[in-house]
Amino acid sequence: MNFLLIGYGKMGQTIEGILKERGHNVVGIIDKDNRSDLDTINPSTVDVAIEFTQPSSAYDNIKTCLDKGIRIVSGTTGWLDKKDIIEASTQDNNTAFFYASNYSLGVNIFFELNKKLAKMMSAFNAEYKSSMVEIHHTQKLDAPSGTAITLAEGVIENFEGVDKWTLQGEDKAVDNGIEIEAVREPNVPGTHEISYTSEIDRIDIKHTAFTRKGFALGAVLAGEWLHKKEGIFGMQDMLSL
Ligand SMILES: NC(=O)C1=CN([C@@H]2O[C@H](COP(=O)(O)OP(=O)(O)OC[C@H]3O[C@@H](n4cnc5c(N)ncnc54)[C@H](OP(=O)(O)O)[C@@H]3O)[C@@H](O)[C@H]2O)C=CC1
Ligand SMILES: O=C(O)C1=N[C@H](C(=O)O)C[C@H](O)C1
Repeated sequence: MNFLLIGYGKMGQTIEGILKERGHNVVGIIDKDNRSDLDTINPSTVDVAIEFTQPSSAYDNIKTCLDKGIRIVSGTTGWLDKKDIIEASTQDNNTAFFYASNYSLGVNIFFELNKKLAKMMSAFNAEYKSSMVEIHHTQKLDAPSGTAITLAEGVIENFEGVDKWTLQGEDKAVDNGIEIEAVREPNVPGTHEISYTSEIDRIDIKHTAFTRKGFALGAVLAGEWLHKKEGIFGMQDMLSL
């Protein structure tokens, strides 16, 4: 297949390696310094674009692809306030958009485990308080991570009595909220831990990424899966978990 890479940082470069290992063609690489090339690209040369850039540029990159009818997989976090417009644009242009806050298989299994544990803990919500810690590398631009927000949504949907998340250091902790602590340390690909704490004990579940390869492989698999499809998709559509 012919892939267009948008964003050639840590993720873009890891994805390029996996695309080549799997026998795909990289027909173009768009980064900050040649971004204008995306406006003039011939859509017939691209089967699927994969976009990992930054919160301030994702919307514009995705919208440009969709308006050209290019199917696109995006993993950029921190821009989802505009996701509704992107979904409408996908439909208006009869094309395809795939989004996940985290493309790794392990994290997607962890998302399901998180929802199950939250449901189980609901019966004990008077005793246990939920909280979360996410740890990422120091170059990360957004906090909390997109994965942490998805995990918090899983708690909110399933743990009775919690209906919002708050970010430690920015928001005031509240009884009806799950507090997220965002820690930044050198070279950490991504760690997420959810805890339920009572006066006498604590239950923790934790996912630790050792490398970015899991995220990159998941994005490539999503791109292969998206080929010739139309519509709005996420990991639940691709994986049977
Ligand atoms: N969903 C998932 O599974 C995962 C999501 N992510 C997310 O993906 C995003 C990228 O992560 P990562 O690769 O580590 O970040 P990097 O900062 O390493 O790479 C981002 C790249 O995008 C480039 N860029 C900036 N602006 C534009 C633009 N307007 N058009 C095209 N390219 C641009 C940057 O160029 P320059 O350096 O010149 O600014 C840089 O090369 C982040 O939002 C991160 O949270 C990361 C891992 C997994
Ligand atoms: O910026 C990163 O590196 C990562 N971002 C994603 C997020 O915000 O959840 C996924 C992963 O944790 C790595």
